[in-house]
Amino acid sequence: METSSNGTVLGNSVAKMEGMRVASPVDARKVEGLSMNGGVDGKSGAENPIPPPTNPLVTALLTDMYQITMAYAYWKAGKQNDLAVFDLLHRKNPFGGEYTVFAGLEECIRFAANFRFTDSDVAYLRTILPSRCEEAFFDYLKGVDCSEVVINAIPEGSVCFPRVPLIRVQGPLLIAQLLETTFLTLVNYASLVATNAARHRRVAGKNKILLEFGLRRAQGPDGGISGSKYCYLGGFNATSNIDAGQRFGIPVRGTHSHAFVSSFMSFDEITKRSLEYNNNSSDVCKDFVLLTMQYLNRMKEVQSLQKWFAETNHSELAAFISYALAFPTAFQALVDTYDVLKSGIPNFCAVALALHELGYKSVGIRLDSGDLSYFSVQTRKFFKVIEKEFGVEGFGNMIITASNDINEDTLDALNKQGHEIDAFGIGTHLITCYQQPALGCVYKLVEINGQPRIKLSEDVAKVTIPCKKQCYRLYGKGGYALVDLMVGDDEPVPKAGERILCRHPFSESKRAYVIPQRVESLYKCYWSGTSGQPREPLPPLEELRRHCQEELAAQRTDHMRGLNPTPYKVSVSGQLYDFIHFLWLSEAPVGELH
Ligand SMILES: Nc1ncnc2c1ncn2[C@@H]1O[C@H](COP(=O)(O)OP(=O)(O)OP(=O)(O)O)[C@@H](O)[C@H]1O
Ligand SMILES: O=P(O)(O)OC[C@H]1O[C@H](OP(=O)(O)OP(=O)(O)O)[C@H](O)[C@@H]1O
Ligand SMILES: O=C(O)c1cccnc1
Ligand SMILES: [Mg+2]
Repeated sequence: METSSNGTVLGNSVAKMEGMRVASPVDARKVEGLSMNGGVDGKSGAENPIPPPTNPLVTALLTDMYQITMAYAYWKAGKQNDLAVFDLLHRKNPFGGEYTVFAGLEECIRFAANFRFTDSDVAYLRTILPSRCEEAFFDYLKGVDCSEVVINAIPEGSVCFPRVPLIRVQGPLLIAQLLETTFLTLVNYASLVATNAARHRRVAGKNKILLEFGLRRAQGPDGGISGSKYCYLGGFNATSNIDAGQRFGIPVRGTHSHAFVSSFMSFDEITKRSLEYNNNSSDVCKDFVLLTMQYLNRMKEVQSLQKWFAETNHSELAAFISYALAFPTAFQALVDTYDVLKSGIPNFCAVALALHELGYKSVGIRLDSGDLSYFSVQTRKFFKVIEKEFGVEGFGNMIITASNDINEDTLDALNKQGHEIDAFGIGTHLITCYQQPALGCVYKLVEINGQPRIKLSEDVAKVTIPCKKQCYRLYGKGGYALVDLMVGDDEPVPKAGERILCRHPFSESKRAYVIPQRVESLYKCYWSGTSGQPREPLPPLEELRRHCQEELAAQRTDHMRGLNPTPYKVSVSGQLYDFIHFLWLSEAPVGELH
């Protein structure tokens, strides 16, 4: 795996991230013997086994009780081997948007590939089912696996739309049913948080550095680790979460906290004050504290800086000097502990100027409170004055990072006001998906033994689309996707240049002829059991991220905008439309009025 410490950064941000405090990601495979970041070879067969899910809690027992009772009842009825087709789909896009980033597929395939009940699992299941359940069922359970299951799916990281199944599971009824809860838990949060990350990226703009700071606020360790993974997939540049860095090869970044600043009270605490020059010589600055104080005094004499500050907080300066002595090549300071403009910024600049004299380039500052627009603009002005007055090229362009309860709306407001922020550290709102806590993916039976099945509902949005289906994305003249089309598995593949009737699945009057310039088949086979069918490789996280960026960039902007986005069209073929409504009528009882 090739991930340099700054290798995934976008555009102009690359150089800027270079100096930030970095922990190099390592090859996750070396760390664990498992490919935690994907990239599992796609060949079927035992020579390349797919590793188990990242989270060891994801086992066959991570399911709902009713899956096991249904399994017993299917077995009693002799239906365990009926050939079932299930669709995993979402009915509504999250966050009031009109798109969803699909994530979590690799973990589902890892789960399916390793699916089995251990003897102790089966022993436990025996204790929770009624004692009259037959022993032969438990023996049967010990042998179940996904060797006869076939899983087709839209590639992970794709932009998807409601009703189009993200995953299609085909296999023996009992086993395909048993996958439901685990698949849903693996896809729902992954897709939700990846979409959230993509939305934050869209508002922030493609050249900003987005840092995921969510671990402390995440819903538990799995929320933290999987959140970091899928935020990276959705377009963040780095995480503060070291475990995620090691596991998935995500760049790791960090600054320091207020505690570090407030732990210092005076210069007396700095006992080792010398710092070597960064010029391949043996020159040493004997008293870096003194050098910094000299710069602070020189700054006070600059006319154009006098309106900004007078006396700064010396305990803060002591903290900054100590941090610079520890990390002279990557000095970055949190400047809002006492007073951003009267203390934090001038103190930072004095240290950065002293470092510059010794040949070190500082990174920048972090703001964590107050009006982030105002402070960032003032900070940039201050940096530019220093650049001019002290003749330090590049000083004006140092990185300004902002954090503090940032969300999509804050980013939007900052854009409208104007700001000078280069990097955003985002925690709570991102990782907890504060605006919408769950994505409602469902797992529905659509065919059994070749017979299409339907689930009716008073709420039309909840009526399922029956049949084993194929799904296509039809592209128009502008190169943009026009519509997603579901057709029965036995229908011909739609072709570019042909006129295709696309119908809304439930609204009779909504239909259109589409002559696509290009037709993309959405499904690929990711698991074929022991059928010998070839299967797609599970790409590394870096590739999923790239795919996601490409997909997002290829969408029409009106589907992507934050306010009142245009819904994307999802349709069915004329033949499937007729069949849905035929089945609907044949399954819905006719009422009687008295
Ligand atoms: N210019 C701005 N426009 C819109 N929102 C902003 C702007 N600057 C900051 N914010 C947001 O306003 C909120 C400020 O929150 P709050 O008033 O609780 O924090 P604070 O008092 O600045 O800092 P602290 O965390 O120390 O309490 C944060 O969510 C922040 O992201
Ligand atoms: O604001 P978020 O988007 O969640 O980003 C992460 C926050 O975590 C840190 O603060 P910490 O939790 O230590 O305390 P604070 O919020 O009181 O500063 C950091 O300084 C950010 O403010
Ligand atoms: O590195 C940081 O600045 C950081 C990390 C986690 C949470 N808040 C800030
Ligand atoms: Mg805060």
